[in-house]
Amino acid sequence: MSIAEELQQELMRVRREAIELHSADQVQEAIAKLAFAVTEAYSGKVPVMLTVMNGGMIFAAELVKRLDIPLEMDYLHASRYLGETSGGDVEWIVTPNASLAGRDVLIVDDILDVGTTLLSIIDACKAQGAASVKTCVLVDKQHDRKAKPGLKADFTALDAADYYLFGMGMDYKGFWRNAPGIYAVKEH
Ligand SMILES: O=P(O)(O)OC[C@H]1O[C@H](OP(=O)(O)OP(=O)(O)O)[C@H](O)[C@@H]1O
Ligand code: HPA
Repeated sequence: MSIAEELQQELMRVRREAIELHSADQVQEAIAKLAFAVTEAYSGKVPVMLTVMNGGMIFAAELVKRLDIPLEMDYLHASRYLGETSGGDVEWIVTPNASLAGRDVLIVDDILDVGTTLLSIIDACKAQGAASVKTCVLVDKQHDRKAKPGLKADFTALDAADYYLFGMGMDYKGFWRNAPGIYAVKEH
């Protein structure tokens, strides 16, 4: 069997055996609820929303169309998993284009796991002179390995148990970001 075929079979098995933690409908409902809170928090402001690529893109797209405020969209690409299921140092692949000095910055990402990625991005935004920096994630993974004890995002749509997750932007080995709910990889 060629490597590509083996990988394809693994990807199909992972999807088939996955445990659904939040259905596609539950995810959409949670995002809609979160959007009210974000809209309220930024009422009267003109924030810049920074999507963390690649994982944040699907959540950001779902969230932004429900935010009833004038906002600017930009993105950055920081990665520390690089297609693996355990993380290393944060690598900056693309920095934001917008000038963040004096701006209210909302960082949007798919998952707060250990939190190393978000902390590094917060530091970079503050170093650029952002007026305020808030974080917004689709999922907060529940465990006691956070980079700082009690670390939380300012806005969180859903919690998830301590599994390796995929779907709604989160990848398994670079694949299945397109799955519409939130799924846990079943371990063997
Ligand atoms: O809280 P942490 O433990 O730091 O992990 C969270 C980060 O890990 C994932 O990114 P990844 O490095 O996989 O890059 P990707 O978005 O391109 O998949 C995810 O999208 C978050 O940005
Ligand atoms: O559980 C996860 N799934 C996908 N990407 C991730 N990045 C950090 N944790 C995860």
